[in-house]
Amino acid sequence: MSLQGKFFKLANGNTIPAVGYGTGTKWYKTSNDELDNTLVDTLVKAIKLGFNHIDGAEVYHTDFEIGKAIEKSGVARKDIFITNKYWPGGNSLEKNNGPNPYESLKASLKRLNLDYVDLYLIHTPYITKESHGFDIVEAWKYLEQLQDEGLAKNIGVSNFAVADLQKILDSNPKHKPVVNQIEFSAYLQNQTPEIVEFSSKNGILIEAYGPSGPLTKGKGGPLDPVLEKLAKKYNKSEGQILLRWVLQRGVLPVTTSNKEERIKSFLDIFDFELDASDFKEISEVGKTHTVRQFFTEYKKFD
Ligand SMILES: NC(=O)C1=CN([C@@H]2O[C@H](COP(=O)(O)OP(=O)(O)OC[C@H]3O[C@@H](n4cnc5c(N)ncnc54)[C@H](OP(=O)(O)O)[C@@H]3O)[C@@H](O)[C@H]2O)C=CC1
Ligand SMILES: O=C1Nc2ccccc2C1=O
Repeated sequence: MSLQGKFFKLANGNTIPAVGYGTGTKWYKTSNDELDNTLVDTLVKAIKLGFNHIDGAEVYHTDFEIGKAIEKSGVARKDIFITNKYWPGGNSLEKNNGPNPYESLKASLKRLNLDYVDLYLIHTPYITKESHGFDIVEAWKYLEQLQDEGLAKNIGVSNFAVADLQKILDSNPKHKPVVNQIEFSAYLQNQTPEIVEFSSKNGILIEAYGPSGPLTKGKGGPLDPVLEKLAKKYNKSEGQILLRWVLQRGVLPVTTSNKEERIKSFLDIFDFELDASDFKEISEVGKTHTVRQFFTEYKKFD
């Protein structure tokens, strides 16, 4: 099933296709030197199957592949939603004395062979004046400039906690973040305390990476029998049940696969609805168990 017509509305009035295809995790590379032709071919296939939302990042080194795939797919630029992210560093502040977000996106756009991205995110909140030469609020101003110049249609953040978001919101920004991309699954319903509720209250759409966590790292947990039961009941796969649960939480799932059947199945989650008691069972059973795959330490730099 095509995702055409399946969108979330952002607080600024723009729309975003309701499921993203990720080029991190299993596709992640450490340099831009070699083209991953398998990724290009898989992306072309995914786009032709109906995926119209691709998640990239500077640190994935997949810009060339995404650009090539868009070109090869023959799909018009306006019909595909491309995300990219500025990489400040991971849980450590040792790294990155590199370009600022404005220069970083310009370099990514060259590699992507695009004039603009649809969404540009600050990948992590690990930014300080001492380590980067600019703080989180100043970093955000670079993103605002990118939006004002039309190089990013929408801007947002990733892996931000409440305190990180609050710094931007308190600065009386010209443009507020419209997305916070975080790890979110039935086994991780708040990456950091209160983040989902706070983001929603402030008009910030949560994007879920790692949405299939209960079937990957979390396999063997208390949701196993629940997912097996619901997959039978709705005649869907366990993975589709989990993605559907994410959607019904008002959260946008970003997933990935190198398998055509699985890619098709990701697009086939719009013709059914989990009923209230099944939705609640996943939420409640999921809450009894925590599985976190990324950024397992959260450091504060206040
Ligand atoms: N902002 C950030 O800091 C981060 C962003 N991301 C983004 O999110 C994207 C998706 O994240 P990811 O964690 O991969 O998403 P998912 O949790 O959806 O995991 C996808 C993986 O799960 C496997 N899988 C799916 N269903 C099953 C199943 N039933 N049984 C066994 N394995 C299964 C797939 O394997 P197979 O390929 O074999 O089908 C695939 O490799 C990334 O590519 C990246 O773009 C990710 C991490 C951090
Ligand atoms: O896809 C990703 N895989 C990662 C591993 C560590 C930190 C960030 C990420 C991603 O964004």
